[in-house]
Amino acid sequence: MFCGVKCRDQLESKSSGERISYKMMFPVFSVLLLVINQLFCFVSGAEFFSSIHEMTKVFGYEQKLLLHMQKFLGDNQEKLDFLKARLREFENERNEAREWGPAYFDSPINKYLLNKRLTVDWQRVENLMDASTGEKSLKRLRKLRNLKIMPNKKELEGAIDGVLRLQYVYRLEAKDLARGILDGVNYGNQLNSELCVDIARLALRDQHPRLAHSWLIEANGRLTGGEKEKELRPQILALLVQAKAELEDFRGLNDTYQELLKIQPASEQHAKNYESFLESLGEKALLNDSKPILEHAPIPEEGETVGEFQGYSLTCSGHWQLTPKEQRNLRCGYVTETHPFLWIAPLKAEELFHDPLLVLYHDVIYQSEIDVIRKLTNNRLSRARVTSHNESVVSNVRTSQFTFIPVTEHKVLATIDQRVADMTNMNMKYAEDHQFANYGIGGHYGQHMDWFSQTSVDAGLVSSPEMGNRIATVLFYLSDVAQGGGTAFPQLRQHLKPKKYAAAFWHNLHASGVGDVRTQHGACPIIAGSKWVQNRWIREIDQSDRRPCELWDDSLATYAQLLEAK
Ligand SMILES: O=C(O)CCC(=O)C(=O)O
Ligand SMILES: [Fe+2]
Repeated sequence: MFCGVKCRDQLESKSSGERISYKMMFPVFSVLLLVINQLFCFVSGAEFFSSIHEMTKVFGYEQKLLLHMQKFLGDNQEKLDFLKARLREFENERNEAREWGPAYFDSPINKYLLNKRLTVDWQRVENLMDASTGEKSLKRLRKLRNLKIMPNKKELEGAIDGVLRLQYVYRLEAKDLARGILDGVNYGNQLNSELCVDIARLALRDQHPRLAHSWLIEANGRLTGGEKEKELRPQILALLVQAKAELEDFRGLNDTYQELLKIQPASEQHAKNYESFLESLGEKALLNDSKPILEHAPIPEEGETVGEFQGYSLTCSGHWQLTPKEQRNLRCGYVTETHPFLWIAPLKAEELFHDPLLVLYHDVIYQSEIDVIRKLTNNRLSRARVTSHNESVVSNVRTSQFTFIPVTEHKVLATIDQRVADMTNMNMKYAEDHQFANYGIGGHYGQHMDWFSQTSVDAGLVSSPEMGNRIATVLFYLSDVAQGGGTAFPQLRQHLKPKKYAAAFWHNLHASGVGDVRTQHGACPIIAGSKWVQNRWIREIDQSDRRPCELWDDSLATYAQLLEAK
């Protein structure tokens, strides 16, 4: 019962009605949720740049920092006001004494006044000047700043890394980013020259000379004169030299060196660099024609070799897509066969790829269930890890927060699994614990395969290896994402925009059980908003009646490959 193209439109027009019918099955549950909602509040761990949830919290803490600072200023102002008043008082008394001349001390009262001033009053002044006013506020402020959740230098670098990733993946321009424009949407925040230099420095460190160059041009254009310009200009020029050298584009570099040497004639380092620059390039060093340096490498031609991260980026940015011809045989429609219950509430399925199978199911999770999940994950998120060199490590390949929750922890999780079984026709008995993840701005998960490689299994990094490999994945979208944050399958030329209540389903393995490299995928960086997903990873064991396995290695596409493998 598949219905041809324009899937999303057709399925969408029916979605709200169907969601109501599903919800009607759980009225008591919904009321319960409302109560639970009011009993809990969200709190969780550190690493704020990897989750918007954390950012909202530290933003709230900054308000408290402001209050402590205000109190500190108020206390110190009070102290200064008091001291100023004493100063005026003492000056007046002394002026009066001066007018009288030595006769002033004929009066015992005046003698007493001077003595009192020099003993009691000045002691008070001295004590007050000595007292560290506002200590309490300072202590509180320090305590807040030292909280584990507060961002540190590493986090700051993480945030810059996120900006650079957005720029690279979505081919954004530094001049727009610096004006707060993200993929055409203006968020109205300007970056000053100093911040642009910081970003450029990190871009250079992470081997993105094109991006670094664009930030340096921006930094230069944002100089505003004065001391700051004197400090920044030589930094910009020195970094420009570095960026151009890495790009092996030496045009105009002679002028840059000359200017640098003019501003900082005492720098031996600049002089030495210039000398070796002239020596190594000879005549070419004087080339000056200025063709602009491109901020992004040109889009590769069809058939050109492309790196894996580049392929992922091109899919995220929509440059890699299926052609209309390739899409022709993809269908969408209502699935009622896998369970009698589906006659009442059919599943809305959209085929995205046939081999390997990739399907998007619409409206397969409900707001009430998402509410429960948000409560369950509360306080449990921690920075996601990846496997690298046979170790599980925190990495900027995966900047999100996640947690695993066993199905036994809440009946909603079991209900979701029943639905997954209906969707996939798979045995959910051997699925892993439910994984929930939240990505913040710039958060992403670079290209990877969900199936385990033999090296991960051998290194003992796979939980319950006796349950076999991850035969299939179901990825629920628990939120929409304002901008970015899709799931990209570079080899299938598919980009799934997160759609709340939908779930993607794909087979990770060939029928023979060999991992399918074509299922490589990744979470594209978030430009704006926050993304929540839930992973159901289904294992191979006990699925043979659901997805019969092949005895020959069907990962080998051709007969020749098959022979070679023997
Ligand atoms: O968040 C996504 O879009 C993909 C997540 C993913 O691939 C994973 O968690 O393995
Ligand atoms: Fe994945």
